This record gives sequence, C-alpha cells and structure tokens, in this order.
Amino acid sequence: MSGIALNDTTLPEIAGAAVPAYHRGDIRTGIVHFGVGGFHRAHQAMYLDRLLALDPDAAAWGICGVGLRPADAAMRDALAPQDGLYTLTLKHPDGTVETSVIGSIVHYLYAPDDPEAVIETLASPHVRIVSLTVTEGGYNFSASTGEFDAENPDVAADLAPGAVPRTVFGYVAEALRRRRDRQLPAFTVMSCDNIEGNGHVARRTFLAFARLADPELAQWMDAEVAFPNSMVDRITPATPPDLRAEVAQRSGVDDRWPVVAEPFTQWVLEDSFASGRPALERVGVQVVDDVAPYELMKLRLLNAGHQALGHFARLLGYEYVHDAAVDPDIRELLRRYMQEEGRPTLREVPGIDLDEYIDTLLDRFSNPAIADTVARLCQDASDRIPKWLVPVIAARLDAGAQAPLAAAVVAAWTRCSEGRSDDGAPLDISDRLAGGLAERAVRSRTEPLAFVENTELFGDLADRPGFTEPYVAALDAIREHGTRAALRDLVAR
Ligand SMILES: NC(=O)C1=CN([C@@H]2O[C@H](COP(=O)(O)OP(=O)(O)OC[C@H]3O[C@@H](n4cnc5c(N)ncnc54)[C@H](O)[C@@H]3O)[C@@H](O)[C@H]2O)C=CC1
Ligand SMILES: O=P(O)(O)OC[C@H]1O[C@](O)(CO)[C@@H](O)[C@@H]1O
Repeated sequence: MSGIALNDTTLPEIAGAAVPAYHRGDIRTGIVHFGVGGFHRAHQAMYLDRLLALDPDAAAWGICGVGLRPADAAMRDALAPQDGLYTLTLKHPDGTVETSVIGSIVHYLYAPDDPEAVIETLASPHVRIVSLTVTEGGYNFSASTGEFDAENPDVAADLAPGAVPRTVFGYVAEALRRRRDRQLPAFTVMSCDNIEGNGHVARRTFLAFARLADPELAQWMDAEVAFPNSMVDRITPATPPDLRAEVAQRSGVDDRWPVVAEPFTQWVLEDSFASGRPALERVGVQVVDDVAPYELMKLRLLNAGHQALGHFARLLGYEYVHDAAVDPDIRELLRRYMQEEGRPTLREVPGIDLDEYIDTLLDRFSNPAIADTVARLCQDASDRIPKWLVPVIAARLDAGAQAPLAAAVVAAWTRCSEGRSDDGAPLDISDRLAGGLAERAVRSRTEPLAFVENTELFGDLADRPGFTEPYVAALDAIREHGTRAALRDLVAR
C-alpha cells in the first residue's frame, strides 16, 4: 500500500488529512474502553480527540482500548504499529469527504495476551471511566425475560473461584474488588451501546454478575459505581475493503484499519459519574439529567422511520436505503409519518429543533456513501415494529387521534411477509418469526386481521378500529392496485 505509514513520528509529514494539534506524549489513560470497533472510533474517541485539541485538562482522559474476543487481535495488530492512531473519514451526502487522524486512543490491550495488565489498568487510580460498545449481546441478558444469563459458558467460567477473566463482567468485577481493597474510588461504567436504557441495563447485568461472584462486592458496587444512560447516534458501517486504498489515495496516509462514517453525530449523556468526567459538553455532547426524551425521539423518528421506509421500499424493489429515500412517494410518506404521527407522541426534547431533526434524518437516509440496505432495515422486523412503531400507534389512539400512515406501514410489512415484492421477485425474510408471519400474512387474504391478531407483537391493536380501518384499507389497496398506487393515494390525502 502506498502512503505515509501512520504513527507518532510521521504525523508532521501528513498534509492530506487533519492531524492532532495536541501533544500526545502528555496524555494519560483515564478511560478504559471495551469493544473498540468502528463505532467507538467514529464516536466517543472522536469526541475526546476534539476535546484534547481545545482543553489541556482533557489530557487526563486518554483512552486505553481493550479487546476480549479473538477478532480483536486484528485491532491490536492494526493499532500497535500506529501508536493507536487511525483515520476517520466522513462522507457527506453531496459527495464531500473529510479525513482526520484521531489521537485519543493512547494504548490498546488485547486481553488474552495479558489479562493481568488489563485488570491492573482498570484498577489504576488514574482510570475513572470504563466505557463499552460491546454490542447488545455483550450484556448477556435474555431478550424475552431481561434476566442475566449465568449459564453462558464464558460467564460460568468467570464465576469459578480464582478464574482468569474472559468476559467484561469478570474484568470489571475483579478490578473493582482490587480498587475497593486498596481504598480507591470506584469508576463509572458508561455504556455507549444502542440499547434502550443502556445505563440501567449495564447496572442490572454488572450487578447480577457481581451478586453471583461476591455479594459483598455487589453491595459496594451498587452504592459506588455510576452507570449513566446515553443515546448515541452516528451511522458507522463496517470498514469496506476498499477504504484503505481510498484513504491512501485521497490523503496520502496508509492506515491499516480506517473508519468511515456519516457526518451527523449525536451523543446525549446522563450526568451521573462516580469520579468525574471530561468536559464533553465543550465538544457538542448534550450532558443532561434525563436521556429518556432523546431516546424516544430517536426510536420513534429514526428507527421507526427506517421501518416506514423499509417495507414499502422492499415491495417497490429498492435495494439501497438512499435510493428509496429520494423516491418522492416514499420520502413524503416518511416525512409525514415523522411529522404527523411520530412527533406528536414525543415528550419535550430540550435543545432540539424537531423540524431540523426530521429534515436531517431525511438527508441522512439519502446519503449514498453509507450504502445501507433495505433488506437490513427489514431484517428482524418482528423485534423492531413492536418496539418502535406499535407504541406510536397506541399512543396516537390513546390520545384520540389516528396513525393511518403507521398503520399502512404495518400493512406493507404484512404484504412483505408473504415473501414476494410487487413484481413477484422473492424476498429473503430474515426474522426469527418468519414462518408464522408468512402463514398469518397469507391468511390475511381471507381473514383481514389475521396478521395483526398476534397480541405478542401488536397488543390489542386488532381490537381498535382506529387502527384496523386504515390498516385493512391500506392492505387492500396494496393488493388490489399495487404498492405504488396505494402509496400515492396515501400521501395525496
Ligand atoms: N455502527 C453503528 O452505526 C452504531 C453502533 N452503535 C453501538 O456500537 C456497537 C458496536 O458497533 P460497531 O463498533 O459498529 O461494531 P464492531 O463489530 O466494529 O465492534 C464491536 C466490538 O464489540 C466487541 N464485542 C462484541 N461482542 C462482545 C462481547 N460479548 N463481549 C465483549 N466484547 C464484545 C467486539 O469484539 C468488537 O470489539 C453496536 O452494537 C451498537 O450497540 C451505536 C450506534 C451506531
Ligand atoms: O433503525 P435501524 O435499522 O436499527 O438502524 C439504526 C441505525 O442507526 C444507528 O442507531 C445509528 O446511530 C445505528 O445503530 C443503525 O445503523
């Protein structure tokens, strides 16, 4: 690969990308982050990089990344020769591209190489925050009961006396035990995963593990560790194979593992920390008392908006989200769903202009550089529609209003569940309930409410005419006149 090899000594040679303007040698590890993937590098590490550039106190908040899983050895191998440096490339919808070198990750430990080094780093008096992007699976709770899964083999191994930790729970508990015994303050566990109530979930799961391992420690953790909630947002696709060459060609930097993301970024963070925090509000983080209204806004506009777009787009044969988002009929449906149905169900969202937020979502969905697929949005719809769209419909009905567009989205999902697009092309339905959904969808041709009578997914919506009337009308229209005509009719009203 041609280009300047990225490391501390070559930074002054780099002209084609922004580079850290601060002295990296002064930075101390104050944050340990588990799960350094694309998102952490595009989001939290980027915010700290910005802060390091303007606030000398931020030097106490350098990041030490930790990888637990075999796949993370590749991150070690990429970051070690680069002194933790990497490039972040932002791609705007208009084709503009910006690349910068991010300098906030100052160490990286692949835990299986030296578990003791990870525990001692976590137990260091300088470390005050342990942050996480370990995916939803990393929290090890059952989706149906919410209970911590103590049977997971790695968790069970970590619970054995004297075990060398394998999981984040084992590492955090052992480090906190040492901190308590050394009379050091606890740290904050800051989840940045895309999970509703992520701080509550982290508190529940870390304490559940500790109770099984050492009930006294669990008590101490309950009193001393803070688990702030957060809402995080920046679409960050997995690094595409050609990005390294593209970055080298565009900026002259050879980065072993570059990151690409959309320009939009948001981080709303609950101000609840055990032992101080960086001044993140100086770099655009919204540090608030209550994250819930922001989370609701994201779930009911962004995530439910994805559903509004996805199922219609699928029936019309679109492969990419950005193509569907500029289809005038789909765009109008999406805009009106967000403005007329999603938005009225939100609580007041301090500091956010909702008109602007909605316009920004339309732009974000239209960004070709992200190349998100319609199939991904529609995947696992039986988990997504009940969590994001059904509550909007129910809230509208409870308020004496209607949600005809959201009802039509459920109709489009019903029609998709039959497994064919409008032109008869087969649809790959990736959903844990695919078989049952298909059966109900087919049956709805003769029993119109068969699909929505599934109370696990739809609650009592099938008994509420305010929902069933527009739902059945939209489903009939899609079947009789085709999706395009049904959609036009919906947005013409
Ligand atoms: N990619 C995105 O657009 C966004 C991602 N997020 C959050 O960030 C998380 C990570 O996303 P990416 O960085 O894109 O994924 P990624 O695949 O690049 O990185 C995931 C990291 O989590 C680690 N991990 C996975 N399962 C784990 C487990 N059981 N225990 C410990 N570590 C585990 C992996 O080893 C890896 O280091 C997502 O699941 C989501 O919660 C949030 C907003 C946007
Ligand atoms: O609505 P979906 O399909 O879950 O997608 C949400 C997208 O938005 C994000 O939350 C972006 O911040 C990502 O996790 C994901 O790419």
